[in-house]
Amino acid sequence: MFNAGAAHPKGASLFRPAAAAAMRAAMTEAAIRIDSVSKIYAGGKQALDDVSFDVPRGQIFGLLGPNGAGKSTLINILAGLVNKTGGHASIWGFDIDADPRNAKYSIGIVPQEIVFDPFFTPFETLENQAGLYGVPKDKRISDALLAAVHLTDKRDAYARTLSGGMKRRLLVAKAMVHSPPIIVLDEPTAGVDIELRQQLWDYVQGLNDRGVTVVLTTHYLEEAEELCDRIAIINHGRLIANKPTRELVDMAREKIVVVTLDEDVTMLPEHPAFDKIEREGTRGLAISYNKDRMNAGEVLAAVGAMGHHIVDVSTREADLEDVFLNLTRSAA
Ligand SMILES: Nc1ncnc2c1ncn2[C@@H]1O[C@H](COP(=O)(O)OP(=O)(O)OP(=O)(O)O)[C@@H](O)[C@H]1O
Repeated sequence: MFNAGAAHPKGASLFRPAAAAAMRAAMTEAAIRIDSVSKIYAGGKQALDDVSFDVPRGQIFGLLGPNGAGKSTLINILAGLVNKTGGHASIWGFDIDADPRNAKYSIGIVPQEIVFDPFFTPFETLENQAGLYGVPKDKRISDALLAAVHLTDKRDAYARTLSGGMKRRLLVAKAMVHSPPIIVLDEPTAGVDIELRQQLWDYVQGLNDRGVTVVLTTHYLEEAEELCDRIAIINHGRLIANKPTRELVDMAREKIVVVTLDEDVTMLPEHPAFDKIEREGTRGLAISYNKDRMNAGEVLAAVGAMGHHIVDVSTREADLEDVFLNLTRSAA
């Protein structure tokens, strides 16, 4: 089993000797630094507008945003596939313009689309990729990577015979052939069934446990909430949030209390302090309130004071989805 945390120093042989001092200096820096990055495409479309944030080392970092927000543009800039039109970016301390080679060796990118030559086997695919990165034959870890993504038994099968899930796992392995300290997964679970998604997340979590910094973009906010230490949100090319996940979720001011009454709800009760009140089934009321203005006890007291008898109570926390919608709507 490869150990990405330990593997990178070994992989340091891939780095030019002149970069050794820079590498030591880099050890204290962010895994990725995005500094006032802008991108205006040839046709005039501004995809990124003065975006700045750091991805701390050792974290799982979520990059979220609605379709067209600019996430892929940012990842493609880091991958060296798109040229930024303003600002600076560095990967593991290496400036992507001044030191593109070392920047590139410090990151593995798993693209959104599955692209393979169907006539290569998984083993050959990994060997070819390692060759592209100039990893010497005796330093290659193709078999260990195949084992890590549970594809050992498909080692010599043609890539075209793999299932969609297997192909995705092979893409993750492919991004790791040069043992980078950072891996970026662009929508890795889009269109992937729930069971496989869970397997992929377990694998990502395992990589991170072994020291790899992970950046992922996803549309599954629930998973971002569960997996990510920190989340940045981009909307219309601008950074609108960048916080530890817990703090971001806590930004949701709205809470919901669901009460069950001892009789059918015939009329929805009104109260000036409630934000919203909705029927749930025949006897239930879902009451939304702002947690800065009142607490659940006061909500229950208000319902009781209106002459209703409560027989059951539950509360619902707002989640990342609520915060995300609030932020992206208000910035629209
Ligand atoms: N090559 C290009 N030329 C012109 N405009 C582009 C190009 N690529 C992307 N854009 C535009 O830039 C904006 C940001 O696109 P980008 O693909 O970065 O968003 P995204 O957040 O990754 O979206 P998605 O989640 O749909 O992949 C969009 O308005 C898109 O249409």
